[in-house]
Amino acid sequence: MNNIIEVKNLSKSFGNKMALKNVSFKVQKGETFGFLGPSGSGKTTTIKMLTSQLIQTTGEIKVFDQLLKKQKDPLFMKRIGILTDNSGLYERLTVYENLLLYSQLYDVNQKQINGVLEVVNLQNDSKTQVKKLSKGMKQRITLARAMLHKPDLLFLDEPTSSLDPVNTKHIHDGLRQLNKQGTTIFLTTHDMMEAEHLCDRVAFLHQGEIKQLDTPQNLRIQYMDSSVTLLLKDNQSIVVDKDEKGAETIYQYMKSGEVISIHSNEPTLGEIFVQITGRELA
Ligand SMILES: Nc1ncnc2c1ncn2[C@@H]1O[C@H](COP(=O)(O)OP(=O)(O)OP(=O)(O)O)[C@@H](O)[C@H]1O
Repeated sequence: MNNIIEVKNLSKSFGNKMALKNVSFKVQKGETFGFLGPSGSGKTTTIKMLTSQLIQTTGEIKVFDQLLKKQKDPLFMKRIGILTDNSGLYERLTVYENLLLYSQLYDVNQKQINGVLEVVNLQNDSKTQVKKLSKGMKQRITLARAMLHKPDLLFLDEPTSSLDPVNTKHIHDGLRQLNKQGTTIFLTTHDMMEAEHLCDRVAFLHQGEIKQLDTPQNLRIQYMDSSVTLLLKDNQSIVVDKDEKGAETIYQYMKSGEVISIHSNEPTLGEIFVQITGRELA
């Protein structure tokens, strides 16, 4: 089984509103797959359908090579981890007690708890009641919980949206580590840097439709412009085309020893998204 997820012609309507329009894609075993789009583009709706929380209007979803059942299948639920807004944490219990409950439910050795708390940088807060924590800290506990049973497939809906840069880094490191250990990750985000850091392939979602799907590197090459930028010793930077005339210009500057650096003008994923859809991601 090379594909962990296979989605064919998936659509979802809420009354007259088409939240997702005829979307098809595959997620390969072992990859981190990014589903990128602005607010309202259909990311959460997709995750909910892929995790049996919402039934599609039309189309087919296969996860672990099997058509998704309408009722939640306990065996399926054990193989996946989900992180969404809806945290479902017990506010009166401590951080540790919350994870302990979950570890019992999922038959996980409780020795794993301290490890995941370290990954999300909450090792010093394990005895604190959840109700006393900030939104970002609660988000980190939910992530620790989703990682605890080392799922085969982890769904993350905007996993770092309320986190500062230090904690975002902790989460990114943790996700990379989990991915290396074999967990396939399906991640939604509108943070292009996050996608660049984590994802093997990304799908650009806009108004419920996939507009592009490829590796970040292939997308950058596809949308790269036909010029390079030279930084010169007098701090001047000049842009030249990648043609014969440009080559002559570069040669002359190189010959006179004025060039500090030359770099290709690759667009960021955010710039590519704007090019394709005409709108910003945030
Ligand atoms: N239960 C619902 N009833 C009616 N419309 C809904 C429902 N859930 C989602 N929608 C609509 O479907 C569209 C896609 O919503 P969705 O939550 O999937 O977007 P999103 O990309 O996850 O956005 P965000 O980044 O803000 O979470 C939106 O127009 C939303 O208003």
